[in-house]
Amino acid sequence: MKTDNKQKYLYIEGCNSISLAKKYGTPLYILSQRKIEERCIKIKDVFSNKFENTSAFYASKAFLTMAMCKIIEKQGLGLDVVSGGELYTALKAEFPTSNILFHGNNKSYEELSLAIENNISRIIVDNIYELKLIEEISSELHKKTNILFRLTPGVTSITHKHIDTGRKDSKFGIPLEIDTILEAVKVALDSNNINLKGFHFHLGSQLFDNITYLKAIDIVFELIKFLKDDINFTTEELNTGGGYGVSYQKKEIEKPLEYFIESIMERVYKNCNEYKLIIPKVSIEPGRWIVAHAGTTLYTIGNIKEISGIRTYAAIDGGMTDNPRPSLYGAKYFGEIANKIDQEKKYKVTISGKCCESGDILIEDLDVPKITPGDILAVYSTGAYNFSMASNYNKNIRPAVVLVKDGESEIIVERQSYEDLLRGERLPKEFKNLK
Ligand SMILES: Cc1ncc(COP(=O)(O)O)c(C=O)c1O
Ligand SMILES: N[C@@H](CCCC[NH3+])C(=O)O
Repeated sequence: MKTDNKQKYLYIEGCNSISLAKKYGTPLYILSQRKIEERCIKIKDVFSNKFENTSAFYASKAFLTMAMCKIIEKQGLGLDVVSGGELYTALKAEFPTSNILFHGNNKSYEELSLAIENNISRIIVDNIYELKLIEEISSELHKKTNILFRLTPGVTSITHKHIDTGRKDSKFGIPLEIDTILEAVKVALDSNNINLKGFHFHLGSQLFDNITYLKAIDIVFELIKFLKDDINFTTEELNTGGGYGVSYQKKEIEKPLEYFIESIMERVYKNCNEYKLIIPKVSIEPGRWIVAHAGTTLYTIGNIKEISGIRTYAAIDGGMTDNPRPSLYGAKYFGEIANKIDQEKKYKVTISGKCCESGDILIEDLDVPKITPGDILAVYSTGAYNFSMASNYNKNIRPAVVLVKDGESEIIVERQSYEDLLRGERLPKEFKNLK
């Protein structure tokens, strides 16, 4: 971010944020293409181009549009999708299906059929029920489907409880119990329509410590070794999930990507060496780390309410509908007044959303200059899990998404209209003729 000559306005990728707010309206999601590309390049430098037989996927649940598919494809990363809708978006964007992974803990028959018909690269199988569906569909379609099993390694990470997924008590994955896994592996190996390539784990999201990754790798390698010795099964692939944390506030310190990657790769090599196993192809699938910092959301400040001796609320024209993370996970964001970037921050305000919920608070105690209604608030690092988790609660419309690059801006998702809100609604017969 830089400011203009007068140091008055916030600029994002050479675009004046106030002009963007005027042109496209607020709330407005702004996405920097350059920042996404930089992160992809870093992944290639640190991981996929550095280590042999590796591949990186973008976890599209963090932010997915057809434009994003194109950006990711151009960078040569694969895509991880988690629903029929995400897969459909990727297919519509003509993302190469040979580079798509399909996740999910309860994929439907229709979703699996769409994936198998389109020859997507790997299905990450969450449970034996799903395995049987895949077998049935693959056999009907005369396909041989490549799969990995998602394992729950039983390690607990330091993060919000709702996004800690590797612990034993998790709705995701096959528990690391040898009988259950052996059964799953045998069903897969006995099938003519399934090709079991290996295993996957994902420990959680917004992680800042590599310890759980290392523990999980050791645990999974015990299994890999057991399967080699017991049934001579060779694990060709190991997907270690995503989860690398980002700092939402200036004072937090983000761990460099190398911190995770180097230790993950070292630990894989160490296990292979000790157990005399061939080194499997290692994959990663970060979402947040790629796109969070590429996003900024602009809001217009409306009512300012001072409660003497308690606090001042500044209400914005969005809130938990475009960014549910503070109310869901207590996430903390940082923001600035985009039209007063040069002014001294002498005041504290609490940024409140416009939803009918007391919990709809975006930022508590933000330092700001003197603010007035009409000021534009920029909230940073909103690229991940904001647009993708947006809702129409209170029949608020979803903001537009604008892509910025080299001083140019372009709409990639239109702002919803009130008409969009009613799309699909029908009046029952009884009321059809009412005016
Ligand atoms: C299976 C899987 N892979 C990858 C991710 C991406 O996580 P993150 O955005 O934290 O990198 C998630 C979400 O937590 C996930 O569930
Ligand atoms: N939605 C979560 C991340 C979930 C990741 C998917 N397992 C967040 O905003 O932090």
